[in-house]
Amino acid sequence: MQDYYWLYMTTNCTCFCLCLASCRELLIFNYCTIFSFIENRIMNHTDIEDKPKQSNSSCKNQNFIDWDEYFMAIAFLAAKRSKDPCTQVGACIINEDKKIVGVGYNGMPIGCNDDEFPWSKNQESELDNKYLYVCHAELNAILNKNSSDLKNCKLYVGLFPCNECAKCIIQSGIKEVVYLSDKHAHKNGTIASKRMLSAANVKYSQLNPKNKKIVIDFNEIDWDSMYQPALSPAPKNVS
Ligand SMILES: Nc1ccn([C@H]2C[C@H](O)[C@@H](COP(=O)(O)O)O2)c(=O)n1
Repeated sequence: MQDYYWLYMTTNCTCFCLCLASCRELLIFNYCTIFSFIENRIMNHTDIEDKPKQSNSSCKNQNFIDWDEYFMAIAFLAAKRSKDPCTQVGACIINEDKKIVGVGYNGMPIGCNDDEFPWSKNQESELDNKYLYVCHAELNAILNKNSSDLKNCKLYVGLFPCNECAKCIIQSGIKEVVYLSDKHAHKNGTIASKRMLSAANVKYSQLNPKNKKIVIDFNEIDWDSMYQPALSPAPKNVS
């Protein structure tokens, strides 16, 4: 009789524990689902809003960058070409169809060897000062344009344009400037620049990108498949 009692008790306890465990798992599962749903909503907030109502959105890559981030990233990539040891700036100009029409970075003018011209800024000799020689990223992007003009174009740049660049921006017909850093906001050059841009109705705004970091990873490519010899065309059946 006692044996039956113990068997009965142990079976009951085991069942109870199993029930508790599966309830807990269910709860954990539900929490995970809810959290990943919320995370998804936050991460893809704008994409969700941008999505056409009837698209088969489950097939679409949700991890794409938006236009502003894309053009600013191109400006940043261009900056990587700069030889300035202190500050590398890039600029990217797009037209009204979101086509890139000019890219540039700060550097020495053509023909002025960047191994010979000075990159320092605090030399005793005033002539050995980079500021006298360097072309700013915005100026280079404007001069590198591949379209007949820059009317109504938009310029993306890492640092707010100086007063000299503001003049070029205005004269070129660019109508909007998107910048990332305004670290020289307190300087007269920047104050004058803003004064001129506003007077000339050139809009300017600071970009606050969703993605603080965009990584370009050449390893994303399948290198093995790169080196496979191209298949030669199948021979035609000649009768
Ligand atoms: N909007 C700007 C601002 C600056 N630059 C260039 C000019 C110099 O090469 C460098 C600034 O040097 P730093 O004073 O930081 O030693 O950045 C530009 O291209 N565009």
